[in-house]
Amino acid sequence: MLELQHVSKIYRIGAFGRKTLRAVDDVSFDIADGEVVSLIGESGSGKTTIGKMILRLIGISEGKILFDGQDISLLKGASLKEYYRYVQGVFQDPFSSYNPIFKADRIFSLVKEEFYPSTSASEWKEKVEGALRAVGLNPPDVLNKYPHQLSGGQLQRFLIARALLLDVKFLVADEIISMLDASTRVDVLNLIGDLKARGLSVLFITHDLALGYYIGDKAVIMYKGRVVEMGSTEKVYHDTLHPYTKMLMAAVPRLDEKWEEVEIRLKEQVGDGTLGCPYYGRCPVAEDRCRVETPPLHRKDEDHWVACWKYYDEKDG
Ligand SMILES: Nc1ncnc2c1ncn2[C@@H]1O[C@H](COP(=O)(O)OP(=O)(O)OP(=O)(O)O)[C@@H](O)[C@H]1O
Repeated sequence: MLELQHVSKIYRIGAFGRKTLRAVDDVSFDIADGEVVSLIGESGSGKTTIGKMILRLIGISEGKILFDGQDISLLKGASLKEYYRYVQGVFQDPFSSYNPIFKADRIFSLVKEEFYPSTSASEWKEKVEGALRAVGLNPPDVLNKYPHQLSGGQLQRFLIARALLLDVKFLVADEIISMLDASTRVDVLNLIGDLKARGLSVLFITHDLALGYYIGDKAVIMYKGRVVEMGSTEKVYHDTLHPYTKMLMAAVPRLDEKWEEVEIRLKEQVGDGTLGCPYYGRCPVAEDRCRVETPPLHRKDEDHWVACWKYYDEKDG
């Protein structure tokens, strides 16, 4: 359904834009129909930038993103509008997607105006109510309210309901549950599971390894703009190869460990890592080669890829 081919995003930074930053660097992966892919990495690893490129909110510097085989950067006018019917995003802060002076359900009337102008008011009302029920909301409780009268979880579900009205096939869900409280988080997470059961594909962006496991069929682990490990969730989590993924696994809070102990371990590993392997400065098993040569992402097993010299065999090519 959606495929990233050697995608990079290069920003000009610093005074007069003289320096460049490869926020996303040569990233390739694909998401099949009805598949949930968790895109995992710490802050600044390039996850949101990938989501924004898929949603055409920012341009792609290098490489291509294909949706059903079509290069999305070539879409214009009617074909771009058609793309947005199928590909939608939901973001971390649900409040920022609403204009506080309008009622929250205005997001549905905008969809009607734009995509379904000829649908009758009564038929549209039924569609909206159906979509709200599909995301676990009771229409009379939530319609005709201003954003501040609804909770973060309800607003988040509104956005997902809006996506359902658009016949969405692919959803970019960027940290959608990090601002929700624990019980609402589980509900919204399970909702993603329901969407998958309806055949939707989801790119689930998170910095939380446990959430990525809970929801994902596949996991893509990013570090400083590059994919360091990816594959089926089972392989990445149970047969972890990359030292960065291993460190993330070890850093998942455990009930028998105090936060201070974890923090010390993380700080000791912080380094530069601008040359060669992006993880060189923090890697406990780095070799000389890692300092100067960037390891390619190579296939280690069915459904399992890693970018680490430690696992590289010349025959992997
Ligand atoms: N418009 C921009 N101009 C320059 N640099 C940018 C811009 N947008 C993002 N960046 C940089 O690109 C890198 C990747 O940012 P991105 O937001 O994609 O990371 P992230 O993994 O989503 O992090 P977070 O979880 O904190 O949102 C960061 O170093 C960020 O500072």
